[in-house]
Amino acid sequence: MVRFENVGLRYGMGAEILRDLTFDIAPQSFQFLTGPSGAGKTTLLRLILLALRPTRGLISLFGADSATLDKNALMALRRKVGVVFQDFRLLDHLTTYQNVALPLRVQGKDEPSYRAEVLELLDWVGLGQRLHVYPPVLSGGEKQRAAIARALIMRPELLLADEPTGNVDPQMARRLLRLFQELHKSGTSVVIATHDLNLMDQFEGARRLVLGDGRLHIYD
Ligand SMILES: Nc1ncnc2c1ncn2[C@@H]1O[C@H](COP(=O)(O)OP(=O)(O)OP(=O)(O)O)[C@@H](O)[C@H]1O
Repeated sequence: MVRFENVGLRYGMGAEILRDLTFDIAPQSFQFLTGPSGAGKTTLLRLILLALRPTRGLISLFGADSATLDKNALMALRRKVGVVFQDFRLLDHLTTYQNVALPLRVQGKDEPSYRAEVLELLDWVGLGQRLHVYPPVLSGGEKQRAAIARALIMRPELLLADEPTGNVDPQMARRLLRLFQELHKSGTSVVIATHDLNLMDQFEGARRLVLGDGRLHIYD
């Protein structure tokens, strides 16, 4: 699903942030991506999404070599990936409900065909009472949950989530982890970048990708 071979990344003329990364993300797998602040977790997620080009090495996404993809092919691949950004990236002029429904609307689907599904998902993430509120009025944790719902609504083949429980209390973090686990059981590969040791301990046996000093250590 994702393959990195000897990937290195530097920003501008700086030192290499990531060095010699070689790993796979298998279909229907679940992994945590962890490491100290500044280790390069967000950078690695951006590389997987092909939002950043590697300075060296090869990356393939769904079997396509990143170096040879044109813009249209890249857009088509990205549609199969759900992303929860650290800064949420909700649209402020759309309500919570409209933000979550947006990927479906963009696909040309009719509101009646997805309304129940969007409402159910928003209920699950605890936003059932916040449907008609605009993002500037939402708390950090509420924005985070809206961003998660938007990433999940398309049932992506691959989910990349950057600190998806960073702004919620432990109880909600457990609930969201259950949601990610259910998504995984239904066939999605999940990558969760997190510092949260408690969260990782709740899913013993999950693969851990640990970044440190520019290198990746994998614990299967
Ligand atoms: N656009 C950029 N230009 C230059 N340097 C950058 C850029 N983005 C990130 N960096 C640097 O790359 C390093 C890795 O950053 P990154 O955000 O990937 O780390 P992280 O592990 O996600 O950190 P955190 O856990 O604090 O979110 C940091 O030293 C950061 O300052």
